Amino acid sequence: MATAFLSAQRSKDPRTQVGACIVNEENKIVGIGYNGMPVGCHDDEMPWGRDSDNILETKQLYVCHAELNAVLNKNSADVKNCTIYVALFPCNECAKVVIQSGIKEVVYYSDKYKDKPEFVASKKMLDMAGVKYRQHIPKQKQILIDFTAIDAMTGTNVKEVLKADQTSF
Ligand SMILES: O=c1[nH]c(=O)n([C@H]2C[C@H](O)[C@@H](COP(=O)(O)O)O2)cc1CO
Ligand SMILES: [Zn+2]
Repeated sequence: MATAFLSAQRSKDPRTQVGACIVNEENKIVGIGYNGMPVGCHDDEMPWGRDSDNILETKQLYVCHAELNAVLNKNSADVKNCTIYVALFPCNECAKVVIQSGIKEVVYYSDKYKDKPEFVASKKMLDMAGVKYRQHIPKQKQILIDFTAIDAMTGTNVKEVLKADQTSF
């Protein structure tokens, strides 16, 4: 799930960044995706708003959902019997992609839109197709990525080695 959330950081959606990570039966990652505009449709030239009188000026008609991208980005022949970790419960369109691609389990974090028809329909289809879904409750609320830690660690190790050398002499 943390990998899904990390992938979501790349999304240009100013409101909801969604990431998805697909793993096979051996828990090995076979696909990662986030919500973004189709290839060639430049992020800065496309609308990112959701509320406009003109639907053509909203993101809904254009944005590729994280689940779709994760399936399309797969590095294996297929994603049959895989599990998809996703930040937000899949909408009805993503549920179709999940079902048709043979994914057998959805692990989601947020279900913030659960009362909307897209998500009621999604659950209806997942239930009928026998795709399991469960909410992920993380052990910790946050993970900090500290790029400098690897160098700091090396420094500590070097100091320890030097100290050990001094004591042995
Ligand atoms: O299953 C999903 N996967 C996914 O990638 N998304 C994306 C589409 C939009 O860019 C964003 C939702 O935007 P909003 O919260 O403004 O409705 O999340 C949204 C859903 C559920 O709607
Ligand atoms: Zn979707």
